[in-house]
Amino acid sequence: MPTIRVPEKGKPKSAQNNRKLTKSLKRKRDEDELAKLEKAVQEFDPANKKLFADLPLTRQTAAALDKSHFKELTDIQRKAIPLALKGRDVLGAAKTGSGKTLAFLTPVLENLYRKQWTDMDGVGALVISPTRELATQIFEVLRKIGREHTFSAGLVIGGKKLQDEQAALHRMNIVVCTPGRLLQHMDQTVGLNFENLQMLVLDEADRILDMGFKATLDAIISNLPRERQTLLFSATQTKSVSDLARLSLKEPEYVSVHETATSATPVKLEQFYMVVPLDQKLDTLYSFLRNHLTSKIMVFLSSCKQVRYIYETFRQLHIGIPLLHLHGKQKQTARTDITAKFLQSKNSCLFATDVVARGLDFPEVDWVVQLDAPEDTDTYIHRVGRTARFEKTGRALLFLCPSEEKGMTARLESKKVPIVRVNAKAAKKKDIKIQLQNLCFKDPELKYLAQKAFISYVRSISIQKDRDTFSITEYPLEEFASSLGLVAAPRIKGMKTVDVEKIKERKNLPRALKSLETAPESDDSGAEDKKKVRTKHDKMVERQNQGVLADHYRKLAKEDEAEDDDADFLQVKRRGYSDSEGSDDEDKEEKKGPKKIVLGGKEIIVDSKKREQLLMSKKKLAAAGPRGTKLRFDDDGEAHAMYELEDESKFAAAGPAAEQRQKFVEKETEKVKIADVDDRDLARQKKKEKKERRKQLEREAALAEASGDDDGEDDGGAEQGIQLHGKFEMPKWDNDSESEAEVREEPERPNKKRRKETKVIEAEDVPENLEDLEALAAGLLG
Ligand SMILES: Nc1ncnc2c1ncn2[C@@H]1O[C@H](COP(=O)(O)OP(=O)(O)OP(=O)(O)O)[C@@H](O)[C@H]1O
Repeated sequence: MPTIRVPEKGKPKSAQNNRKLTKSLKRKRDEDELAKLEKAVQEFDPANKKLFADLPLTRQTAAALDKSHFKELTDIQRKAIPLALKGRDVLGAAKTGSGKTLAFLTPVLENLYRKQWTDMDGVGALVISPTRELATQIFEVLRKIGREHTFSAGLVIGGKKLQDEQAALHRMNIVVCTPGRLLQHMDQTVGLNFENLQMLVLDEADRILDMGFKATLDAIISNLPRERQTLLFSATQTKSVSDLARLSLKEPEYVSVHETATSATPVKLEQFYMVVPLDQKLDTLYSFLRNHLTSKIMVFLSSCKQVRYIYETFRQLHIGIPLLHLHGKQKQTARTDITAKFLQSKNSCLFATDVVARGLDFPEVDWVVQLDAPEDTDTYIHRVGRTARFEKTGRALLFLCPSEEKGMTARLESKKVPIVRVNAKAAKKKDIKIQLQNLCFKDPELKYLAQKAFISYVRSISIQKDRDTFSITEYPLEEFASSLGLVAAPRIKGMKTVDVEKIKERKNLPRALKSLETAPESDDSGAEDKKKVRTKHDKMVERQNQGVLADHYRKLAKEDEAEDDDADFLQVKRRGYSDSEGSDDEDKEEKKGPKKIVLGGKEIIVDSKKREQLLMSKKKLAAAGPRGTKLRFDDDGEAHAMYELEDESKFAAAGPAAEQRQKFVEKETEKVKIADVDDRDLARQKKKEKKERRKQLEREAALAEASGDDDGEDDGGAEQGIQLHGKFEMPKWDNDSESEAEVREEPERPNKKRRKETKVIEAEDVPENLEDLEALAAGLLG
């Protein structure tokens, strides 16, 4: 049967034919262009090519690069882009600030375009970065140079609702992400698959490949096709064969443009170090900032707690330069906000952890100060790389404690880092110890923060890999505590040798997946596991099917994680299980070993009083005992099994089975009807009682209010009590009314739970009378 073609509405047949012809001509022209471009790429010879315009690029990419004022190629771009365009796997290494981002983003756009990638093809390229800030920055560059293309690209970094990203992910062609969030989507986003993936890019590859991200990255890789192009970039590139084997690279090209250079850091970067005793570091930093009020400065510290403490205290000392702080425990909105502020600022000081050590391209940073020594030379190189970017000048200052000097300088020298020693001018140094002690005295929260900062610092030293350079016994800890404004060093117990890599690995693993990581893999490990005390919470987070892991449980895991931060291997001595703080009892308890309870034949270690109570509860005991059988008693008090079969002869005598069934159904229906009426009556009665009870309560409350009688014992009262306590307490000791208001505005102020904790610690210390005050003042002066 011949097919009848209906002409398009309102258009003559000839016009349609013309359109079709134009379309097919256009398609033909596009195909020809693509073929020509492909040929140019394959035959491209990078020798003597200096400009982006010399590269075989699509009109779209070339135009966007031009509009963004990228004309000349940097060394790494000149060498890496042509290879990546040809589809080769590339290991790119070049100094910080030398333009590696464009070296991998340009081929991503080009290769997908040449493969005629469309929305229907799904995710074609994945760009993974170790931090959210860096991922955001990469995404911004992608938007700039990809603006003429029609690809859809997305930023997947967490910090907002998973559901918001889930819907969009299915439509994305290029995904820029952090490892944890990506894995979370792989685990929880239904229907998301990467089977079409063409390109995988790891920026700061050595960081993503190190132990910290190992489990996460391995899980990600197992979800990706083996047939793909892989690009790895970093200023401190890995050459480890085992790392590369994990990524199944195919004959990778190692492009290292600065390998033969005399220094591993940018040429225009001036690097200094200063030997400063630990207890004088804050004085020296304060003096340094006072002398550089018009500069843009980044100060690196080894932990979030230190960042917070220095930021809070220095803010109250009114140095005269805008202060900012950034660390991984802030909310994402705060992190984004602070990053944007520092990007735009002309002169300010950003206190930060290593969350901003890599990749971030803050313009015009004058100084990078490392108040705490970096964990290794690679971290040093990345930190100082935040200044002197892309042929600009910059300066870096490293603070070293006397015991760190020899080891650290030797390591830097061996890595080709040119650094010279300088001394602080004595006349310009200012002692701020008394001021800090005053601040801590006035503000219990600040004192608490100082204690945490102290512990975190000691912890950071104790986990350093290079034990010769960082030996904890070499640090004057009492003096350090005093320099933080503390009357005495917080007592630390349980310091033990720790596996640094294990800690890093755990720290970086997405919370929800930590349980998977620790779940027993073999019978042996299972046996080992049995020895541990496993709480209900442990079991919840250890569920294999993470897709059904409720948010609530994940939050619990997260809280534990946050708490464990210090407790992993260091602890402030606090009230022991025996309720006798630091007393002999506690020591005895430790010597005796932990308490054990036998339940259901199993020996369970009890680590807290609460847990003991829980375990001893009737329910637990019943659950642990042998399981009984459920019985049913008849009218004569005879016990029967729940389900008993009737004697067969009796059953046959009672009539045909169908009739019996019918009778049974009718009888049971009647029973249900009666029960239903009874139930309704009961429900009505209960509702009435409830209503009356509520009315009675309302009447009582009204009466109480009228007579001003409020004992404040309702649920809200307890919480309010803490707030009120804070309100009354703070102004009493606070001469500077502004400071409290400022403190309260901070996004990551201690939460209610923390405030409670703070008050508990501080309650003993708050002077109650003149004598107390004098004693405290004498202590401070002493
Ligand atoms: N060809 C170019 N022409 C001009 N500027 C460029 C060029 N390539 C990169 N830049 C600029 O150089 C700066 C550093 O680039 P980029 O952030 O890519 O460096 P990087 O090598 O990735 O540094 P890091 O190792 O710290 O991550 C950016 O501001 C970028 O805009």
